[in-house]
Amino acid sequence: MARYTRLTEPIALITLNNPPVNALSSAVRSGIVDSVSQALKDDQVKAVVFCGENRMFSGGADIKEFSGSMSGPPLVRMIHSIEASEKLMVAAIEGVALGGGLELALGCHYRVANTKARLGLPEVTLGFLPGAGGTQRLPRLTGITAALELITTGRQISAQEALQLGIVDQVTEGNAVQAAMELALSVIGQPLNPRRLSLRPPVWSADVDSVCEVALARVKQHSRGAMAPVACVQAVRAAAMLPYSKGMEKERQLMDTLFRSSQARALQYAFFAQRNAGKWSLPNGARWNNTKARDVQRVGVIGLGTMGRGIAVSLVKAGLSVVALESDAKQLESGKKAVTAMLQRDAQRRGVGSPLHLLTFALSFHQLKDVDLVIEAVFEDMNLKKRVFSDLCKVLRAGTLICTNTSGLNVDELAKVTDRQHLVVGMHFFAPAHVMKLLEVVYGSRSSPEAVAVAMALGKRIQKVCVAVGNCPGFVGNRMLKLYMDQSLYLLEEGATPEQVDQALEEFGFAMGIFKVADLSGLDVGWRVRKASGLIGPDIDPVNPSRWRLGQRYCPLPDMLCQQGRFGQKTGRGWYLYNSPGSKEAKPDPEILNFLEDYRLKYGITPQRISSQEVIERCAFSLANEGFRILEDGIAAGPEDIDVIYLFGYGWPRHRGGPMFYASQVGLSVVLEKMEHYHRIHPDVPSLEPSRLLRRLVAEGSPPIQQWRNHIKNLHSQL
Ligand SMILES: CCCCCCCC(=O)CC(=O)SCCNC(=O)CCNC(=O)[C@H](O)C(C)(C)COP(=O)(O)OP(=O)(O)OC[C@H]1O[C@@H](n2cnc3c(N)ncnc32)[C@H](O)[C@@H]1OP(=O)(O)O
Ligand SMILES: NC(=O)C1=CN([C@@H]2O[C@H](COP(=O)(O)OP(=O)(O)OC[C@H]3O[C@@H](n4cnc5c(N)ncnc54)[C@H](O)[C@@H]3O)[C@@H](O)[C@H]2O)C=CC1
Repeated sequence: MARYTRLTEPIALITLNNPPVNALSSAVRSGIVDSVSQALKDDQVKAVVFCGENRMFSGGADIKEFSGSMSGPPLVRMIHSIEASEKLMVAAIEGVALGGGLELALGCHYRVANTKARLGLPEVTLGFLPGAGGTQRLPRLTGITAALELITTGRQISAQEALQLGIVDQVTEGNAVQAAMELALSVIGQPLNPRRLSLRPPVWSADVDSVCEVALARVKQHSRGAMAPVACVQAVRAAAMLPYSKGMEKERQLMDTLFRSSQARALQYAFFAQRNAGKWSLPNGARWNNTKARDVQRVGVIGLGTMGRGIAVSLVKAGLSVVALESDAKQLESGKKAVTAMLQRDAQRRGVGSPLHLLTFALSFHQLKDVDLVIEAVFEDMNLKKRVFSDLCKVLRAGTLICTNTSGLNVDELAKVTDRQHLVVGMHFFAPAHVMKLLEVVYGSRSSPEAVAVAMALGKRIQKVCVAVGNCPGFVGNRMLKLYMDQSLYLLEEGATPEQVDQALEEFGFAMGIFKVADLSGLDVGWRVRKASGLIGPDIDPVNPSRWRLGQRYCPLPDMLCQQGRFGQKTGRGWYLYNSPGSKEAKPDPEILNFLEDYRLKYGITPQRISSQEVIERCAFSLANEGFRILEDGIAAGPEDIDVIYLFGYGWPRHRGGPMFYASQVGLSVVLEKMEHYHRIHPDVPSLEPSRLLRRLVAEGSPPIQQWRNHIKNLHSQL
């Protein structure tokens, strides 16, 4: 796991060998310790160069080991003895040096990096801090301000930036091992004490307190209840105030608190869930590793509205050529202006050439005849989409995929109007499509595994986090969102205010409460959908709208707001009040409070005091309960996929893992008990009834989330 090579020069090479990222597993650490001791014993060896197999230094500690009992040589001690060694130690960094990988390099006396290498301390994203001396050594190299920024954000930096910050001593365009050997030969014999970071005094300066205060305020604002960023500030502050050994004690204390915390478990779960989502599988057994995706070079985008614009930008940025089509010249012009401006701004920001040559704008379907794949993003109207799909079949080549960005319409029904049902899938992007990372790839009953593979590969190429999901109204994300929104509205009916619900959700960690999100997206969007689905029709009394529709409780509050022209931010009024149309700062609106009071009076509802706990339970547990139904229905392959969708598409706080992980942490029996309780109180809300799978998992002893897939398989086999 670490290879020792004695070179002809007085140098030994230690190669970390644990593909794919040379994580510092217990075996690798043992290998390093053995190799270092071999080098120290060999009198001919004057210097040691550390590198990684396959030109990849190290992705850090082996995260998989964190869930078990840790064995093997401790990283902290290992790095300390490397730094304390009487022989020269040099790190040759290629690929990445992250987390423990960078901490190992910081323990070396010199660091050389290839120009393409990336360095960083991303531990904060896993719920803890760089606990192998990173919080004490890095500030001693870069100063407090830069160290605070790097450690609290986990940002990865280029070799060039690392050179400017003093983290590496040399950057080479060539082979870093070669450069490290040359550097070693030039400095062998020079004193090592000045190179040992642990011997440097604390990096105190007069403004330390204010710098740390500013950093603390920033992380508290951004971290939404996450503990690790706050602890990172405290650890870095120790590097400014205390000698190294005392600073290390502080680092260890903070690490002990964080390491086994539920937040760290959630963040590590999210790390693997994100990677597992790419390993899709379909109910028919087709999988990511038994299905080939053919290459896509040219993509058609139909409709350059809110979504089409962002989709076109994402594709072009990834180097794909795009034919963007609109229904008339005016819309085309406005779409063209927007897409061009977005791409130019992005190119300017990144200091790269503008990729506009990859874009063609079109009004005729014939201009799509050579594309490999089409993404349709016209209005959410089944008949219109069907017309577009059948028109497309007249011009597209036989093998071209047709994808729809529908938010929840039936993909099978759309496929039926085409001559290629096997090549139709949903590619459900999230707004704004060039920013949001999530992509739901929706397979219909006739979609071929190849079509899914192509859509997943294309999504990955444009840097989306892709999740394959089955076809049902709203797919996974929006199907669950509906119940979450319903609960929030019922809470308003029962006595809560929008601010109160939003505050509880934001304290839980959501980036934005659900009513603020609704104002941002536009309340008219859902209103149109409800009209189209028959929930609102001419038979509904607009003054005293019924609270009972299609056989269950219905909340007409959002419809009543829309009737008043309150569409959210765009009209300056929605659930909140805004200074002007389009302004973003949401202020509580006394009119809404009066409106809610009148509403409750009109319907004879006695307002209740709603606690934050009830808000969270009804919203979060409803999400999870519907997630269980989605798993029962085979719409998502596993709980991790659902969690990834909520993390990347709906602002679920990452340090809570996702709604399914949250349910597993709270305890499935607690979730079941609460759902039973709320369903007893609200028997007119069928979605509050605990799902079959939840009951079954509780009956089977609430197995850990990693085992749910097996239980679901058993359930399916018995159906
Ligand atoms: C009291 C106890 C004291 C303990 C002290 C601990 C102190 C520490 O300082 C702790 C640490 O180092 S924590 C680890 C910090 N490192 C990271 O967060 C890097 C995580 N990895 C990445 O960013 C990307 O994988 C990377 C950029 C590296 C590569 O990205 P790619 O997109 O090329 O590839 P991925 O698909 O992400 O990954 C490929 C496969 O490798 C697995 N993997 C990645 N990093 C790992 C890691 N650090 N440990 C274990 N497995 C890891 C990844 O899951 C994927 O696996 P497969 O899906 O099975 O192929
Ligand atoms: N807006 C959102 O937040 C999200 C929307 N979606 C879905 O994306 C699709 C598009 O939504 P938006 O972009 O918001 O709508 P939009 O109203 O902003 O844009 C639709 C565009 O399609 C164009 N169009 C209509 N008929 C056309 C035709 N026959 N040929 C070419 N272009 C045509 C329109 O001129 C308009 O520019 C819908 O299916 C929607 O449900 C999906 C995820 C999020």
